[in-house]
Formats: sequence, structure tokens, C-alpha cells
Amino acid sequence: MTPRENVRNADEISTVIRDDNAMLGLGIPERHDVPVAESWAALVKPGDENSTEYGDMIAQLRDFLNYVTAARPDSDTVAALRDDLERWGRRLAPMAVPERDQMFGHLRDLHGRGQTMSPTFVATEADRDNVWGTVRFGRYFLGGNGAVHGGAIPLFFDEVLGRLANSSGRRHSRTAYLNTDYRSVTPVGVDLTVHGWFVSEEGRKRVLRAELRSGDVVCAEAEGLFVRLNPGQP
Ligand SMILES: CCCCCCCCCCCCCCCC(=O)SCCNC(=O)CCNC(=O)[C@H](O)C(C)(C)COP(=O)(O)OP(=O)(O)OC[C@H]1O[C@@H](n2cnc3c(N)ncnc32)[C@H](O)[C@@H]1OP(=O)(O)O
Repeated sequence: MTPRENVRNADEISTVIRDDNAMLGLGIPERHDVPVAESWAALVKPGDENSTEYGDMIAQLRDFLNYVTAARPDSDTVAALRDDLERWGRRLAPMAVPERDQMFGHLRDLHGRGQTMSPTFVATEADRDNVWGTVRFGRYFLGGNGAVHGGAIPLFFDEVLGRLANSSGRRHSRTAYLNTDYRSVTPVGVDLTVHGWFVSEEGRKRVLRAELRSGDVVCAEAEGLFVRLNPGQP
């Protein structure tokens, strides 16, 4: 079965279990094929074969983390999984490369850029100073009682605003501060909308804000200062 077929399968499965699991973010495959405005050019560039295959693997890994989080497996299953993971670790370890060559998180042509640390941001519209899109935090990002973990939210904001801060040919900047206000519970397993925008850009300092909504409800807001790096600054 190809990775694409896997994803379709997961889609069919998710239809069946959506009622029970929609709130948990389970069985809902990741998406990385939604068209995007040109100013996020890195995302509109079609992925090469390799990055598409890698993106499908990452989508499976995200689903897997959601299943691991939700399951209460019997001890035989835990032991089998531990052994499988150990085998995969041994297979991958000799393939380690320097940071500049790694694929994880470096695939700018994929929504979510091929990483599992934060949920996949699907950018749907953008211009030089704004980006709009959607995100769904899976069960893996659960804090408690159906709410997304409070640490996962600023991580996600940094992902969106950090990328916007460095978009449209701007020189690279780093997050100097990132303040998050939690306005209401952010639900797991629900499609949320995101808007990030520039507030100001003066000298090296870029101030950006973002808002995360579930329908009309504002779940969280953030403000970040991104400072443009001087030559030679790490
Ligand atoms: C190969 C392919 C790769 C593909 C890849 C894809 C990537 C796809 C994107 C992913 C998206 C992820 C994006 C993550 C982005 C991070 O998360 S970066 C990691 C987290 N951040 C850090 O590690 C930063 C650590 N801090 C620093 O390095 C330094 O403090 C900074 C931020 C560079 C600033 O230091 P500095 O350059 O010495 O500047 P400094 O003179 O101190 O400050 C400049 C101005 O900013 C002000 N300022 C600085 N800090 C603050 C503060 N905390 N509060 C208020 N004002 C401040 C200063 O007061 C000063 O103001 P003015 O006096 O000029 O008015």
C-alpha cells in the first residue's frame, strides 16, 4: 500500500469513528495539499517526490502519536510496540545527518513543514503582512478535560508568527518575546481558524499578533517581538 493509499484509508476509517473520536482528534488524517496564496511561496511550490513521501510518513506519524496518546494497550501490545520502535531507532540512527541536511521540519513546501512538534498549520490565504489558515490539535496535544495543553498553544503561535515574520523576502529574525493570552479553552480535535498579522516593523523590530478561534469564540491571542538578526548572529 502506498503512503497516499494509507492516507485515503485513514480518511475512510475516520468517517466511521468520527462521532466517537472527533472531539479527541483521532482518525483524522493530516492535510498538506490545500492551495495557498503566492506570498507564502514556499508552500505553493509543489513538493518533489521525496518530500511528498516524507510528508505522508509524517502524516502517519502524527496519526500514530494520536493513537498512542488515546490507547490503553495491553502489556503484549506495549512490548511489541517497544520492540518495533527500538528496531526503527536502530535503523534510523546510522542515517543521522548534520542539521542543515535533515528533512524533519525543513520541508517548506509542505504545510507543517514535515514536523510533528506542533500541529499542522494549513495556510489558506496570505499577503505580505497577514496569513490566515486552519489548524486542528490532535489528541496528542491534549492538556486535560478536552482542552489543548497550554504549552502547545504558544508553540503553535511561534510556528505561525515566526514564519510570517520572516516571509516575503525579509531577513531572518528570532523570537525575543511571545506573550499568549488564553481567552477560552482551545478544544482538541476541532478545526480552528488562525489569523496572524504584522502590527509594526521598525528597524530590526517586528511586532506581530495572532488570534486562534473556534467558530466565533476567541480561544487564544498572542503578541510576539521578532528581532532581525545581525550578520553572524546565530
Ligand atoms: C534549510 C531549511 C530550513 C527551513 C526552516 C524552516 C523554518 C520555518 C519557520 C519556522 C518558524 C519557527 C520560528 C521559530 C523562531 C524561534 O523560535 S527563534 C528561537 C527562540 N528565540 C531565541 O532563541 C532568541 C534568543 N535571543 C536572542 O538571540 C537575542 O536576545 C535577540 C532576540 C536576537 C536580540 O538580541 P540582539 O540582537 O543583541 O538585540 P538587542 O540589541 O538586545 O535588541 C534589539 C532591540 O529589541 C529589543 N528587545 C530585545 N529583546 C526584547 C524583549 N524580550 N522584550 C522587549 N524588547 C526586546 C531591544 O530593547 C532592542 O530595542 P531598541 O533598543 O533597538 O529599541
